[in-house]
Amino acid sequence: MSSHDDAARYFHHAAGIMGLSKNMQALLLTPEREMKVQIALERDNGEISTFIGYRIQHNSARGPMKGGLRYHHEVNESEVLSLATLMTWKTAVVNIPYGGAKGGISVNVKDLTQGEKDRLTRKFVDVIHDMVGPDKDIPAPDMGTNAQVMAWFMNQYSKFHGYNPACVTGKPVELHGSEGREEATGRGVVSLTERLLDKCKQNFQGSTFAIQGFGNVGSFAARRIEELGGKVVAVSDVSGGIWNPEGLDVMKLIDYAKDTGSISNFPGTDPIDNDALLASEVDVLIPAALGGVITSDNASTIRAKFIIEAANAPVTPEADEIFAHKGIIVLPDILANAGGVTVSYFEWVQNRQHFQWDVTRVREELHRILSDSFDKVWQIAEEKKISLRLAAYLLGIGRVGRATVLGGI
Ligand SMILES: NC(=O)C1=CN([C@@H]2O[C@H](COP(=O)(O)OP(=O)(O)OC[C@H]3O[C@@H](n4cnc5c(N)ncnc54)[C@H](O)[C@@H]3O)[C@@H](O)[C@H]2O)C=CC1
Ligand SMILES: O=C(O)CCC(=O)C(=O)O
Repeated sequence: MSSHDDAARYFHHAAGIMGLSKNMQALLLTPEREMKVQIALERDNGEISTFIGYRIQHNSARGPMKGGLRYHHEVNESEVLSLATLMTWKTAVVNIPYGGAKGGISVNVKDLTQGEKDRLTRKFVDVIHDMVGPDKDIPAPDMGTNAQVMAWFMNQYSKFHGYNPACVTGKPVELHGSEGREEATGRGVVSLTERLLDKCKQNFQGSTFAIQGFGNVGSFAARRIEELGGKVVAVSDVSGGIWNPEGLDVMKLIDYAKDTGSISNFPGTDPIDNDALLASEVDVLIPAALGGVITSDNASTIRAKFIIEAANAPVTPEADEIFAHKGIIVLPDILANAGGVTVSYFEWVQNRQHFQWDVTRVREELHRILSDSFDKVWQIAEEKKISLRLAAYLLGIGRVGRATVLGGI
């Protein structure tokens, strides 16, 4: 099964419950535009390397399309399409005025110098700039990209269209980025986890957590868990994992990872591999790296009571069914990690109003939107006796469907 088949399976299941006609299902699932472009890059040593870039614009019924830009060697058309589709439902679940898109370049960022990354980003903008922009499609950071990449994106876009910070979000705060965007996805993940645990009568304080991925999302989630009294006992990154049943000192680990480039060999911990991390005996498992890491092959090894999808699509539909039977609760990506795009929306609003919010306002508005969205999804799940994932899809697809019918085609 491809990534896109997986995303489509969740959609069809929800659309079936909603009684959507086959024609409406086809209209909502078919992407509006797919771009696949060649990016030729002159390397620092004078050689030419050729990369493939994608921007897939899935749906604009509710507003300009929105979604991250991923630099990773496994980026491919099916993955980008599935991620673009998820963005459409995600922006609808949190009810922000956007559609969904996603982009990426198939490249191993570790092989690029800073200068090469800058030029690669600009060459990508050169070929897609007419199809994106503040009222069309607004990129943001995802795996392998960050605020610096967004700054290059904005600078290059502005060369064609005039100075326009709202063309991209997740920029550095010094260059029209929003306070609180960098932490937003991880913080949002934890705020939703708190709410879920509360509903399920599980104390957050003292609960144990394992986190796969210690980049933007994983590290900010870990930091917030520690602040709120949870115990992070295992984390991993691409180089492997570490474990300490007494709990990790997250702030020290963040400094260590910054200094050494990885979490490996953090003093006072035992090494574990990524399979062992996923199978840790913890209350809450947070996959915060790649998609498709929990499948029917390893689902039976999972011992956590709750799985929080901080990453996009970490659990395959087959594994999802296994968890439903075992009573393991999954908080789905289109809600769990929506804090990032929500603060991206705040950034876009601030850029358009030329007015900067302080971090307190950002955090309060984020908390309000995520709490309301959680409550709506929870209520649908209770009423219809379905999983939180299906409930979130019902909410998201319903909003996109209504906008489509009202706006016409
Ligand atoms: N950055 C954002 O605001 C948002 C990100 N997400 C999703 O969260 C996930 C992580 O994104 P970021 O933290 O931004 O990426 P990042 O590039 O900052 O960090 C990725 C982390 O995953 C680790 N990793 C990579 N391959 C791995 C593997 N095979 N096993 C274990 N760890 C591995 C890396 O070492 C790194 O620690 C992605 O699925 C992304 O789509 C979702 C919503 C918003
Ligand atoms: O912040 C954004 O606009 C998009 C974030 C993103 O790519 C995601 O939620 O998967």
